[in-house]
Amino acid sequence: MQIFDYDNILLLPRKCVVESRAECDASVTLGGRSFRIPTVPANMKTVVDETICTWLAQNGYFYVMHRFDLDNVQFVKDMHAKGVFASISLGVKKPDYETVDRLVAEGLAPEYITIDIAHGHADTVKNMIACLKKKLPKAFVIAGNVGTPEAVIDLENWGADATKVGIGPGKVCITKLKTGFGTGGWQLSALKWCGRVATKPIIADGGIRDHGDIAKSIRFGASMVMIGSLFAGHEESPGRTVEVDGALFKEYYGSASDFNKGEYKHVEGKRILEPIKGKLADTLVEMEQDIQSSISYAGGRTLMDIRKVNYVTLGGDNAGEHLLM
Ligand SMILES: NC(=O)C1=CN([C@@H]2O[C@H](COP(=O)(O)OP(=O)(O)OC[C@H]3O[C@@H](n4cnc5c(N)ncnc54)[C@H](OP(=O)(O)O)[C@@H]3O)[C@@H](O)[C@H]2O)C=CC1
Ligand SMILES: Nc1nc2c(ncn2[C@@H]2O[C@H](COP(=O)(O)O)[C@@H](O)[C@H]2O)c(=O)[nH]1
Repeated sequence: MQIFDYDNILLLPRKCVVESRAECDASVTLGGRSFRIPTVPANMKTVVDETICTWLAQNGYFYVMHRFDLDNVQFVKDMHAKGVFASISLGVKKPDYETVDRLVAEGLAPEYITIDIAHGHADTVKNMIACLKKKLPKAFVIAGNVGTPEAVIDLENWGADATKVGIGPGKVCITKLKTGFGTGGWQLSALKWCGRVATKPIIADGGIRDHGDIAKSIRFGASMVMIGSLFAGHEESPGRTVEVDGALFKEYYGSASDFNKGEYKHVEGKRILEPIKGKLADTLVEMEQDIQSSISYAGGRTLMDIRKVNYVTLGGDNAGEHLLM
């Protein structure tokens, strides 16, 4: 298997078929809804809050609310009261099963549920998927995180409607250092490997450092791309604002960090400061324009045309051109 990551792949252009990048459609469909772009802010406490989730849903973007220190039932009520879809995260512990029972008892059906644990190739996830499919059958269930084709096949067979791929490539991840495991450093080829067996959408999660990495993720099999650090440092971001030598930063910490957990136990995440980079809405517009440009370089008109391009690997033993046959 060929190993590569975002910074040692470049996609090869094909003849342009549009007169303007505005003709390129960056939208994607997931769970029966169409979203303006194939990116979703990470379900982390320093990345999203209820205000941001509401704004995203009202403006045509996908969102996944985090699952820490909040009442998921109240969140679903709030989102439905505002007339937008509800997209929540769950773990696999007793309180998560109690949340499902409370949702059912109150007649609340979130449109999207993301089962979000560090090691998602697990019987605990199988059991939670079974529970959701029985008790909340209309919910679109995303399950993860995983990093191998075997795991994608299992999650799909267990009933997941989409899988989330990425173990440790995130900017605040220390999984590979603490455990020796993961897709950190080769996330893009792990995605390619998983994409070959997937029959349902894949959400690529972690490791995106530049907007061009979104097109690369789509090329190698993602339908949606989850992003933490690039979204964390905005004026509206929920992380604490910190001033260092007159410059403003937002704190961004891992969900498995002691900052999120409140204790130092099984820590696999750290805290960093992200320079504040303006308004989230402006970044999303720029992202859409960049994806439209990617589609035009791919010689296409729609997002999935990016899947048709060849690519080159830069440097290392595997360097070369890779043609689609
Ligand atoms: N994408 C990534 O690379 C990673 C993401 N995270 C994020 O951090 C958050 C917290 O994750 P997590 O600790 O799983 O959530 P939880 O603390 O809710 O744990 C979920 C369950 O899985 C068990 N568990 C966790 N890790 C493992 C493991 N390696 N092997 C076996 N069982 C395990 C836990 O038990 P117990 O604690 O008793 O072991 C618990 O029962 C999530 O949002 C997750 O997405 C965390 C690490 C990596
Ligand atoms: N190993 C860990 N991974 C984590 C933790 N908290 C979140 N995450 C993952 O990172 C991505 C975001 O990555 P980024 O490169 O875009 O910043 C997020 O969606 C999670 O999957 C953690 O504590 N440890």
